[in-house]
Amino acid sequence: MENLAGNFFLVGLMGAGKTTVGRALARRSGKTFYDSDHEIERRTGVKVATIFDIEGETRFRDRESAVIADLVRLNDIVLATGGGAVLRPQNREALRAHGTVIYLRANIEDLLARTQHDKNRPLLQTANPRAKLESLFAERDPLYREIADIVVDTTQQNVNLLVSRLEQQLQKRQRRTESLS
Ligand SMILES: Nc1ncnc2c1ncn2[C@@H]1O[C@H](COP(=O)(O)OP(=O)(O)O)[C@@H](O)[C@H]1O
Ligand SMILES: O=C(O)C1=C[C@@H](OP(=O)(O)O)[C@@H](O)[C@H](O)C1
Ligand SMILES: [Mg+2]
Repeated sequence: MENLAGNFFLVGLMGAGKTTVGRALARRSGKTFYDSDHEIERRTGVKVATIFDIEGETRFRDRESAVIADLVRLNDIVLATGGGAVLRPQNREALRAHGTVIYLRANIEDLLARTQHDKNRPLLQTANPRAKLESLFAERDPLYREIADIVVDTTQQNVNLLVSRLEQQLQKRQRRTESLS
């Protein structure tokens, strides 16, 4: 297996599989895995939902931006970001400048099914999580696309197959870049 060079950053809505696919991609490519939510939880000692409760979303976004600014400076990492990481222009710039950005997509049905039992996503603790996901999609899809080098549809895709295919795609991309330089 040829080595994949550089950093890989996963973006997309809640339930797209950023954490799951990111961890698997890191394992397969021998890179170090980070997740911006886990890093925030490590630094604060509390869960994401607790930060939203006590400090509110804006302060969570401040913490998220600080974590992203630190992590993008590392080498040979896979970073799963939180779904809202693309909201701030400084985060989009940091991600675009320091690695290959992979946008994981899925339809709303799959996103709903994958997030419905998890209480650690405060934005979905609402009477109508489907409507919330739809409005987040409308707001964020252009932002994910703005910085994406690769867009991957994860709807009804088995995680292992998805990661193998993604790895092949990244290798192809790398070969193309190498042949141009
Ligand atoms: N391609 C997939 N097919 C089926 N289930 C998936 C897929 N990707 C992720 N999941 C499941 O969906 C849930 C949310 O995934 P997660 O990686 O936490 O998403 P994100 O970090 O993008 O919010 C997890 O239970 C995970 O096992
Ligand atoms: O979409 C969002 O704004 C959020 C997504 C979550 O991460 P995942 O996308 O990994 O679920 C987490 O950062 C927080 O609950 C806010
Ligand atoms: Mg996640």
